[in-house]
Amino acid sequence: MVLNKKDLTGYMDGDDRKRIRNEQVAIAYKQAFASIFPLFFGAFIVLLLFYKTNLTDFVFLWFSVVIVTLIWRIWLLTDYRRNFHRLDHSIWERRFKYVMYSSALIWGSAAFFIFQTPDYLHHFFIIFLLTGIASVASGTLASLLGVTIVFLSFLLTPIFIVMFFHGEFEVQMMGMLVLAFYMLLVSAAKRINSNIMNALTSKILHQKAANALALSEERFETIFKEAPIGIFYYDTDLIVMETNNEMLQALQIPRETMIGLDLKALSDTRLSDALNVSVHGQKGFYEGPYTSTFVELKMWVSLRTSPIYDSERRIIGGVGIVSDITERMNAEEKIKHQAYFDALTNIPNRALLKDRVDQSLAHYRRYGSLIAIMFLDLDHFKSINDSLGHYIGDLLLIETANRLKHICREGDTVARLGGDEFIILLNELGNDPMVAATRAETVAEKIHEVFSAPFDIGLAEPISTSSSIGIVLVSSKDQTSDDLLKFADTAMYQAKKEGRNTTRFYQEEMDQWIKKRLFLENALRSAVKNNELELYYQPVIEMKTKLIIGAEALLRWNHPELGLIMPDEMIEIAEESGLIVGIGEWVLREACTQFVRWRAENLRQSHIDRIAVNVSAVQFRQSDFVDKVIRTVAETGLVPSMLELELTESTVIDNIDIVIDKMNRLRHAGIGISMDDFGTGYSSLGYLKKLPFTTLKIDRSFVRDIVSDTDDAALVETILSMASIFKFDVIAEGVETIEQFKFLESHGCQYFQGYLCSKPVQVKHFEELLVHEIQSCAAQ
Ligand SMILES: Nc1nc2c(ncn2[C@@H]2O[C@@H]3COP(=O)(O)O[C@H]4[C@@H](O)[C@H](n5cnc6c(=O)[nH]c(N)nc65)O[C@@H]4COP(=O)(O)O[C@H]3[C@H]2O)c(=O)[nH]1
Repeated sequence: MVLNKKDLTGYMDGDDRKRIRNEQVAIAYKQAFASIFPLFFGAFIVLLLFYKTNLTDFVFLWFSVVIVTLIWRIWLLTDYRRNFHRLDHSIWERRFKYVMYSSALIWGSAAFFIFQTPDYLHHFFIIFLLTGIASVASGTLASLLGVTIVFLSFLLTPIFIVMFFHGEFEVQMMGMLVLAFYMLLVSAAKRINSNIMNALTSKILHQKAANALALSEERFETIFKEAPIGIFYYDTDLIVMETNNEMLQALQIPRETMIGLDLKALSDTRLSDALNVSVHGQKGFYEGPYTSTFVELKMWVSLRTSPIYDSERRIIGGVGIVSDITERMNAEEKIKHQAYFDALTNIPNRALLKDRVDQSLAHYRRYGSLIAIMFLDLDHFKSINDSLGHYIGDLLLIETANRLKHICREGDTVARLGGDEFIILLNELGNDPMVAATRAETVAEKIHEVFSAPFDIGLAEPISTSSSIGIVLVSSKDQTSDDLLKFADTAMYQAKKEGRNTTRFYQEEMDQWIKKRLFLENALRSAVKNNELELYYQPVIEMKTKLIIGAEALLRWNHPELGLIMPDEMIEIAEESGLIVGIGEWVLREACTQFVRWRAENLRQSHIDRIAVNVSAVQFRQSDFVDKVIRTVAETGLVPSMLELELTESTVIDNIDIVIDKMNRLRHAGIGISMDDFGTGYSSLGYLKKLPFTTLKIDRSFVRDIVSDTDDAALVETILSMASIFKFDVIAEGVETIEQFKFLESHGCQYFQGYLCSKPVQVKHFEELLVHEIQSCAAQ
């Protein structure tokens, strides 16, 4: 595309125009030097020619003025040469005009000599001299067109006028010729000026473009060098031509190694495709691991490549942009890991397990290869966690995961669902269900065996625990991972129910049992409203007097269809569903009311002064529990000291500070607190000291074999002596025989409950016990 002047000037700004004017002035000054000597010479000839004419004085004067203007000109030109940068171009231009216009006027005035002498030679010389000066000036001054035109006008107008008004036709014609010559010179000056302007404009624009290019190159260089991303160029043979510092730093290699490096020779060929496609005109991309050929370096990189073209669109190589994404990838890996692995034990979590079970099921559906799911739950984990702290609980879970991993084969999966629940997915158990079940059972046996060794997790005493395992074997192609997990859970639940440290295989009937649980939960929701709940009371006997001194309220549920339902069957369901809170409130109010009524009726020979009510951990954890108890006691009119709340060890061991506060507030209100089932948990002397109990209840499991088992006997003796030190009342539970009674009595036990005297009975029956002599039931 060819640009004309108009196009070019469109690219210019005020500064550019100023620079051009500067250049114009500079050209004019420069050219003006050259004509000094010819002018002086011309003026001297004029002086010589007219010296001996009648114009001598006039010529001398004229010559002197010419010399003065020439000196002025020399002085101005020299001054400009030295000081041009000190003043603005417009000042130099003005000064230049003054000199030139004066010079033109002086020289132009020479025209008045022409016809003062009759000598044609003189006439001819003057015409020749002036037109000569004019033609030289039209060239030398052309950079300043205005100055040129004025100069020519001042120079030639006088001679034209003189000749035109001379009178002789030939002279007039010559005058016209001078006019024509003037016009010719003006037009020549215009052309020259236009050429000069074009040249100057092009020069300025070229300089501008060159500056812009230099700037852009500098910027590009800076970006290239300082970019926080690795950049390198290579030719079509994949030889590295240039690279930036970031690249060298990322790859940890010196510049000398990188420049000239043959990328085809890299030992890690995973980048090859991305590099190669670029030199074939396509963009390349690689994201993944990279191992350095030169140093010990493994990293994750993201590489983008593009072809590089020359001005004729021929590919001359490629550019690669590399970023080190190791940190990002590590973070992503970590997030992925967190999503699929259990943070505590670092074994697969529920999500990954489900994925693996789904895969195994797909394999089973295709090839019939059986799989089994084992659901494992640690026995008594909650008590361990509560009594020894979460840190120890965590260590136990980690060690459990380790032991399980050691038992299982590589293709199997050990996962943690949460809490103390672990799942083992056994794969490739063969196609025969009997063989598969035997294999699964063998693994379960191994687990029980491995768990029989105590867990040494840095405590003074290693922890002993066991596990309950539920196993389900896939039996239908329709079964899903959720089904299998549910069935294994059910089987585990059954194992737990049937005595812990056992294994149960899932059977259809278990489903019935789960359904029954659900049914009971629903029925329990309306039990209070439908008056289906009832309290039974079991007497508490003083050993010394053998009199009934109190009662323990025990819950019964009279279900319209299922008949009498015992606490063991419903308390757990009530706790898990949260229904225990409402039920517990009902029990407390009912027991208090009943007890106040008995006291008011003043039944014959009755010495009862305490009513014991069981409190579930869920109920006790309610923040308004204490307030509710105090309010219920006040509303029913019970003397607070007659109420004894029965808490189990596991209830009090969690969040000990809050528990102590609640217990203190109850004690402050005068309410007694007994520790139920004492000896079954992990109570330590430390706890006993801290917690404001009034009574200890020895669990019936210790009382049962007290006479035959020396260990149990020793334990009960210890509890009794400890209780006397701490000044607790002690109630032995589950006393069924006179031997048990005697043992306890002889070792200082104060109170007991048990079938020896009475089972828990309905209100009426209890009243009979109080009224009749039966209250001294242990007298035999
Ligand atoms: N073999 C035998 N058993 C005896 C003997 N004497 C008493 N028992 C039974 O031992 C249990 C004593 O209650 P617990 O230890 O508080 O244990 C209670 C208590 O923890 C809980 N429970 C009962 N009622 C309530 C209640 O209203 N609220 C709460 N939260 N739990 C309750 O249910 C557990 C079981 O209650 P029950 O089935 O009534 O069983 C009662 C009672 O029937 C005996 O000589 N031999």
